Amino acid sequence: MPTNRPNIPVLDLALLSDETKRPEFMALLRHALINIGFLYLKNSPVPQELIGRLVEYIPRLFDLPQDEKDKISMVNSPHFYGYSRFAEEYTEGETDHREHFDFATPYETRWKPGGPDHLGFFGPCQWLDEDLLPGFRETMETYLIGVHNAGVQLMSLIAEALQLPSDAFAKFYYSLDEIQSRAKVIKYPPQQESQASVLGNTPHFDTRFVTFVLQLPHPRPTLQVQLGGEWIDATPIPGTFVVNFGKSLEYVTQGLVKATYHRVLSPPAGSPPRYSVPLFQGTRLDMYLADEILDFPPEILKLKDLREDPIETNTAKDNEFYSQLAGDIIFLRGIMSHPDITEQFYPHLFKKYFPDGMPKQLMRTKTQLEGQRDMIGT
Ligand SMILES: O=C(O)CCC(=O)C(=O)O
Ligand SMILES: [Fe+2]
Repeated sequence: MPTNRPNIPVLDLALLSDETKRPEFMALLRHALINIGFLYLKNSPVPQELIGRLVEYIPRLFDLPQDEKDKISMVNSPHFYGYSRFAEEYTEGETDHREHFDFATPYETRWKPGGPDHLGFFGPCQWLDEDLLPGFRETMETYLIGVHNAGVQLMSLIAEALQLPSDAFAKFYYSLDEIQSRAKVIKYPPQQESQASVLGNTPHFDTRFVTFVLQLPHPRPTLQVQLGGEWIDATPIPGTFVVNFGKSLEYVTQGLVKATYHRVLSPPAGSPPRYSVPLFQGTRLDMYLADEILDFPPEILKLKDLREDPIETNTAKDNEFYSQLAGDIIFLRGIMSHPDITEQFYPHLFKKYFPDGMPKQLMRTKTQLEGQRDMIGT
């Protein structure tokens, strides 16, 4: 049956090798940016062979003995990197039903006593013993750098699609010596037979500019995107990334680029676990986005008023949040997702953002973490 349901466009970078196809590519990219907020990216510069190697490692990473995974628990890391057991993370005040490792591009922390707290959110990540999964670290680091760079390249295409100079976004980026991109390697276990339907990841907007999600093959779509008042499946398409845009990009583009609300369902009972790797691209921390709002030709800007699915943007709440220093915006999201890590490493911020103490949902986790901390003697 034909439907008018919006769909997530597939952008094929191979089209760009033929100059005559460029306008078609740019028109579709513009539509994805303004009306959808999500796209599939095909033929990205990240080699399929590298992605294949990473995909092979992922189930083995989660199948490691629990005590080996716990050795790199996030509870050890002031930079919020490492392993989180099932249901230890928090999105929009709800517990997520997923287990994950947070890794990032190689980086030395720039935090110094007395310096801005947000610099503490960036630093080296924790890696497993090389013998447990030989080659994994090298593969993951190459992947992280490759996807970050693919994202930077995409930004110049985005600029072109919005009729800006191709370097219009360069001011938000430094080289990877100075900024860090982080990714989560996630396992969403299937839900129990008797359980009411649960969410693997609570509905949310991403905070930064761009997210690149690698979805491993799964028989059921579980990532869903809210469009036209409905939840639309972002069914995995082999050989593509799902790319979506965050609130910071929406903010600096005057609401022209759409950040779209999305969620992940727990895989149905009886199906295999679902794995994914979202990478949240790093941008500069030492700037105020409010001072960097981009200007567009009027005929481009008016396209946002023609969208069928209007967005709430530039609300007082958004404005207040995004008028902070870029580094604080990102760090604050980390704080809200991991109050337990915040309490441990940034007690003054815990007091400020959780004046009523540890959220109830996390009490169980906290007890677990304390046991763990005793075990590893920190
Ligand atoms: O696992 C996914 O497919 C997406 C997860 C996500 O949206 C997020 O972690 O921000
Ligand atoms: Fe997300």
